[in-house]
Amino acid sequence: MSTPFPTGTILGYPRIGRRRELKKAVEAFWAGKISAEELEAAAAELRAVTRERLATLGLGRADSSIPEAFSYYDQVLDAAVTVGAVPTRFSRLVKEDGSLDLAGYFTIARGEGQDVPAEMTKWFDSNYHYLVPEIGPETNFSLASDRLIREVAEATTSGFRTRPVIVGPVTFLLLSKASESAPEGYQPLDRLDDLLPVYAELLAALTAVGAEWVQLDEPALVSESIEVDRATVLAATEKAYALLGAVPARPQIFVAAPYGSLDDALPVLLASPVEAIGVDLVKGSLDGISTSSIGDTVIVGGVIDGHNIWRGDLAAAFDKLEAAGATSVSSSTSLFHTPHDVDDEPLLDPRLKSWLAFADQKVDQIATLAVGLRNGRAAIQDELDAATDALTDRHNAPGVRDGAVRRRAASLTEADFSRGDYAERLAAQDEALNLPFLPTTTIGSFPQTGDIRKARALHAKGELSEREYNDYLKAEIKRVVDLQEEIGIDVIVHGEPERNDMVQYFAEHLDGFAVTQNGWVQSYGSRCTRPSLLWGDVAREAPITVEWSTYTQSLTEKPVKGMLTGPVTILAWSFVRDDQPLADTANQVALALRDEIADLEAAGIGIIQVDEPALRELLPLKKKDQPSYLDWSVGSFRLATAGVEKKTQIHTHLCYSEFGVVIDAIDRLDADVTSIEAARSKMEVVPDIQSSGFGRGIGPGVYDIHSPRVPSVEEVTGLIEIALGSIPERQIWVNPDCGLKTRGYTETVESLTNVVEATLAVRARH
Ligand SMILES: CN1c2c(nc(N)[nH]c2=O)NC[C@@H]1CNc1ccc(C(=O)N[C@@H](CCC(=O)N[C@@H](CCC(=O)N[C@@H](CCC(=O)O)C(=O)O)C(=O)O)C(=O)O)cc1
Ligand SMILES: N[C@@H](CCS)C(=O)O
Ligand SMILES: [Zn+2]
Repeated sequence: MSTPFPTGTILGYPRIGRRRELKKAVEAFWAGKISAEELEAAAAELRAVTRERLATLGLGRADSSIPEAFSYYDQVLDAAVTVGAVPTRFSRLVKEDGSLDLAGYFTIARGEGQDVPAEMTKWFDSNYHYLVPEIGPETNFSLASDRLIREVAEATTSGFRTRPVIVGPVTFLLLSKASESAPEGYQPLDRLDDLLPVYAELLAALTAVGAEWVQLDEPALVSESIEVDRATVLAATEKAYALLGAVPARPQIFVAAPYGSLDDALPVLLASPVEAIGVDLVKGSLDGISTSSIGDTVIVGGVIDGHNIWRGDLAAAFDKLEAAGATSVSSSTSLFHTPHDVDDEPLLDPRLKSWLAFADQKVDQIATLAVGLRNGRAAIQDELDAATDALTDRHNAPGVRDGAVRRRAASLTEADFSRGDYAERLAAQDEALNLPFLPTTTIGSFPQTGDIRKARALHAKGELSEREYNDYLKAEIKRVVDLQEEIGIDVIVHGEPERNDMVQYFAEHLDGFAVTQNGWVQSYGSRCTRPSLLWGDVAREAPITVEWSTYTQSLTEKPVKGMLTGPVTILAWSFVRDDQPLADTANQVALALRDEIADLEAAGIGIIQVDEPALRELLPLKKKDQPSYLDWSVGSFRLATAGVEKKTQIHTHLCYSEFGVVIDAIDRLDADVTSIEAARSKMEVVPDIQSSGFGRGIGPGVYDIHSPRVPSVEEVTGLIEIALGSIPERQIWVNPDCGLKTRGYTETVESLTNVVEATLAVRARH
């Protein structure tokens, strides 16, 4: 008899470790400080601790409720190496049996020497970035890694029966891009027939080591942003699950579809042999699906938000499960978007803590709802009531609603969102700034060295006084200014050494936010952030950046660019209150930034950059939701920036490669200068920007900052010439793709020197 699907489960759990053990071990391996065996041992220890923790929190040891979802770097890269999809430029790393060792795996992720690493891109509407697989006619699919199989066996040995998790075949191909050698119009999804036998072989192997259920993640099925037509996606889904369903001696299949509604993909899955389907009932719904069409398939209701940290309305979550006829409960997405444990935050206000649920508290909530599903609502009534009481307390707490903030937001008029005629602004700025043709600048941050982070850590521990820390930062800023002067950059930045993170820093200085000590969340690879908690009405008590910018301006005759993070990005990279529309919260943040911008302007800073790298990230996955998002997000940027005089130049910065849907919105931001990521795509985006009628300043990045590779003068010259080929020359700025915080000084100095040399050469020719 087949084993039933567990009543309560999660789609995944943070894998970086409560104290970022994995990050530290992986980075130590990269630095040659530990061996591959030591890294394997650290990872095995982390997996063991995670399984024990989840069992303690209420998931079953032997009922397949604990997901086996570890990754050293990225789950999409893991799927690629499992099916043997290694780009040919890395073929030398592949061993005779098709597998890779750990060093080879990381080389694909991070590149080596002149080898370009795999491209990174945003994972659905989250702040996680995955590595894009490259598929072409040359890709030979085979079961090339037994890592997942070994991890399931490892769990079995220690007394667990876990549920292996892997990206499903349809999502894997939909997230892949055609390799360089693929012909024009090549679609990775065309290779489905070749890929499925490998998944089939994997399923059989998982059964052999004791897996009774397998989780295949198919989030691409909820997204309308996938560039393959829907009928093709649905046909591929039908074919994939018919074939996998027919594998003899396979585990039962659980298809998880986080981040939205499955819509027309749900009937396809229901008609397939798949035994369980995970539906996201936080972002999506089961609207239009009749109970009779569900039949024997287990509906796993994702009612606990895996993408946010609020304790939320547990009674409403239970209602949703009942309405959906769900027999199992889960998180809506993997919990790897949330930090580990609220109880690991001794400095957070206890009242705020009582409103929160990080990963561990969410597992506990799921265990509670599972009891409710098994034994009826009355069995969990106390827990439901406690969550309702916490919500009421949160609603009435001081700071959640601030009269002055609300009155200011309510009195806004059209004029507050508009800067007036661009031609007049341009003339005023040309006169005030007197910049050369093709002005050079950087995006803001300079390398965040170990020494800077150490100084900040010492300051936080009280071992470096406020004054010593400030003096240290000032010396750092002076070094960065002198360096830019030496290299010959036209618009100077201060390098952002005082910022632990471009969002957290502002959160630490604004009312309405709290920050965590240990709330790390994986952003990509070994890199993590601590998203701030935006819990109340937002206001600025005092200037935040003005002293740093005026100090910087005192060191140079050249214009200094003030540097702020925009409202949408502050929201995107924080955990935001869920009790009012995001648009309202965005305007509160915008007003706080508007005050900061007014103070910078009054202090003589003539150029102010407001970064919005996350504008694309918050774009809803469903097309019908996109226009209203773009309206409020653009509106909040304009509200933040529209208070300045015509002669003050507003810059913005965006760093992602898919501009398509947001090109119009970028224009509507009405920034005087916009720097964008463009080098990795060799300026592909430039003609699109131009044909959209974009008439203001534009700085298409001339080198990729994601790797230490130094661009040559010729390469940069070539990219500037490409830009000059489609954009009127007075509009063009020269800058890197993004900030330099993750880079080292050696490559930074060489790269910027080449950028300036290339610019001078092009200036001389024109
Ligand atoms: C641009 N990106 C960002 C995103 N989200 C953000 N919130 N911020 C971003 O910049 N999303 C999209 C992209 C993702 N990219 C990145 C790029 C780089 C990082 C990164 O480098 N993260 C760091 C941590 C940064 C940080 O918060 N630093 C703090 C704390 C440093 C620390 O670990 N201190 C040690 C002690 C230090 C010592 O003694 O040496 C400790 O606490 O143990 C700081 O500088 O103060 C990372 O290391 O992962 C993230 C996303
Ligand atoms: N000003 C920031 C933007 C990063 S997207 C930086 O330079 O790091
Ligand atoms: Zn950037």
